[in-house]
Amino acid sequence: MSSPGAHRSDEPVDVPDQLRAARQTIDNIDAALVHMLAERFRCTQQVGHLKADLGLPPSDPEREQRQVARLRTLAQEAGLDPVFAEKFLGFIVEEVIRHHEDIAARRPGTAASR
Ligand SMILES: C=C(O[C@@H]1C=C(C(=O)O)C=C[C@H]1O)C(=O)O
Repeated sequence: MSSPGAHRSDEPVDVPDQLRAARQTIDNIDAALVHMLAERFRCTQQVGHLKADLGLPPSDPEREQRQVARLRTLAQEAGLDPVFAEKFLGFIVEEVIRHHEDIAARRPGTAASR
């Protein structure tokens, strides 16, 4: 009998073991990324409501600059291309800001909510 989960993947049966194992790891990492992103967006939604309550703008470019500097350093230390790390963060933050703009626009009294 195979170990639990050994053939859980949807890979064809003729895939070499080493490739199958690597792809299993990739699938696990992708699942973790999705879960982490979902948690990050759950948190940024809260920030969006908080900022709308406080009358703060959807984006905070100074905060973003600090995040980019920090992530670039972390990426370098981890052996990840810092340019890619910056692009990846920028892609996520752009979506977050869009959510924050939507939240602010739906507040009572704003043109979009009427
Ligand atoms: C989450 C915030 O709102 C925006 C989104 C950010 C992010 O996704 O990390 C960072 C700065 C802001 O432009 C925030 O102000 O903290």
